Amino acid sequence: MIDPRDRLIVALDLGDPREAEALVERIGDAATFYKIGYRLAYAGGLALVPKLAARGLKVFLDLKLHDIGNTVEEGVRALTDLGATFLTVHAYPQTMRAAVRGRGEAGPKILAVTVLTSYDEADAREAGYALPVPDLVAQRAAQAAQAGLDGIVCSAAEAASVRDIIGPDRLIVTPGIRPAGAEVGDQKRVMTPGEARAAGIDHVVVGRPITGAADPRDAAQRIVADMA
Ligand SMILES: O=C(O)c1cc(=O)[nH]c(=O)n1[C@@H]1O[C@H](COP(=O)(O)O)[C@@H](O)[C@H]1O
Repeated sequence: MIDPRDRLIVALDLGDPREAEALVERIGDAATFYKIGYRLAYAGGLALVPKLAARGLKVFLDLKLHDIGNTVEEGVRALTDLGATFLTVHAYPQTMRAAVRGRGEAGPKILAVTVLTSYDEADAREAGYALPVPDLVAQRAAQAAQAGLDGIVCSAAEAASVRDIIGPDRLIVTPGIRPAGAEVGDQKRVMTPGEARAAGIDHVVVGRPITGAADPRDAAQRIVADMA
């Protein structure tokens, strides 16, 4: 059985590694899994990956790589020894196949970002996609499974249909999570932690509802409790 705390990934979307470390201290044993995205990574946060890993915490390195195959493959290879548990790439077939080659045997699990949770139908159309968002997510999930990826990032609204596509062993990780009544901000495909859990997700990613809370530890505990 997975420890319910492991289902929560706290997004350390902060501009300074010292601030991020202080937040990890404040949250204490209420969370075990942290995400470093590019705001923090570009500010020196890559060095936090081995540091947090050495403390027994899991790290999701969210760099959302997407480039020509060779660049993605070598980029992923350069990250394999950092100690991250997850690494993201965008769900383009060429990119995903390159990431799997770069990861080799020992690298992090590679997750494919399907359609960003800040996108609704109008945003997808504006970006040139003719497919409805759930169909685009489904297509990309199938391609990710075929490319040998370890998991999918999508909204919890798509989790049940993605599960049917990727089977029980690959992971479903869902941002766009808001506790009931919380400010949604720029997220558009949103669910509560409890709804996401009921839809069959493996992990939720939560940033501002925790990083912006007066008591981040309490906010994390409430989210975990909602998924129990
Ligand atoms: O890959 C991600 O983590 C991601 C994918 C996605 O579709 N939507 C999404 O919000 N994210 C990330 O998840 C986090 C969500 O943060 P909050 O909206 O503050 O909870 C941010 O760090 C985003 O970069």
